[in-house]
Amino acid sequence: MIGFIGCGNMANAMINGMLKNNIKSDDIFVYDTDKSKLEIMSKNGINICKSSHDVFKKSKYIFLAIKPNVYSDVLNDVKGVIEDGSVIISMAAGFKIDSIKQIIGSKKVVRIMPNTPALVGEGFTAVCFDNLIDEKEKNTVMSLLKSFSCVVETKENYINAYSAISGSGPAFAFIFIEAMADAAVLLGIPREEAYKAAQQTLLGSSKLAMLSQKHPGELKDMVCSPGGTTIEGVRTLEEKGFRSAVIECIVNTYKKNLDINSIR
Ligand SMILES: NC(=O)C1=CN([C@@H]2O[C@H](COP(=O)(O)OP(=O)(O)OC[C@H]3O[C@@H](n4cnc5c(N)ncnc54)[C@H](O)[C@@H]3O)[C@@H](O)[C@H]2O)C=CC1
Ligand SMILES: O=C(O)[C@@H]1CCC=N1
Repeated sequence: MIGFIGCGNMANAMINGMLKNNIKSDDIFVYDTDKSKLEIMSKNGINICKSSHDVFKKSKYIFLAIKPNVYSDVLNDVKGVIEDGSVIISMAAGFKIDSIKQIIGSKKVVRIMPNTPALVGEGFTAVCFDNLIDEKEKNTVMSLLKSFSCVVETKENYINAYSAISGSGPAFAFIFIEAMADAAVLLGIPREEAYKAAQQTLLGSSKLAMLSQKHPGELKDMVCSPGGTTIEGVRTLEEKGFRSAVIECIVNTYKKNLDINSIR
């Protein structure tokens, strides 16, 4: 049985993926303090629980899909009902497995860093397992995560970097899409057409990079004719510090994860 504490963006994304991959709504138990979120879940046939305690009692795999600022309160509240066999799956930015265990004791904890494209089955999730998790539990968690994302098992040390790159990354990609569309509108293209062009261009470029397995620089060179138009745009991006802006953005996002770690 699978449980969710919190039914917001990430829980919705994950549950949608699971339902599309043959996990039965009857096997999912959820709780949220916001009743309107529970009503939406109920309409999809998901079991609604009266409390977090109820979710823990009914499920083996429990996703903590709540914001980091309520993690400590929720963990303190449920620590008495967590069984030794329960597997707690945490996704909060900047919250270490050790910090969780300091509250709930020696229980099985998995740390994941998912992202919102999971909503359309195209998520990316970095995962690390603590050493109390056995092989069968690990396989079950991996297959749950694979129902909504591409999954990479990693060291916990890297989770903060993944948080910056793939966790926060969609926000940065959406700004790029918005900026490209704004430019298109400035050039007279209707707004709807502008978004379509920008979105498909990013989607197609990602797919080409993945499927061709060519270096991104080589793919960029394939678009730039000598003395042509694209190389003029590339020159402008370099002049405006585009690469450096992206690198600084990811590094500062990573540093913020470390800051949040240090205050917990
Ligand atoms: N949104 C994103 O792109 C990503 C989010 N995360 C992490 O996922 C977690 C969830 O984020 P979102 O789904 O975006 O948040 P959200 O705000 O959409 O959902 C959180 C839900 O928790 C509920 N809630 C608040 N207090 C509660 C309590 N005491 N008991 C039960 N439910 C409670 C809220 O009503 C809300 O429905 C966070 O820890 C975040 O850091 C990780 C990677 C990406
Ligand atoms: O900003 C946040 O708290 C989360 C972590 C990764 C993406 N969003």
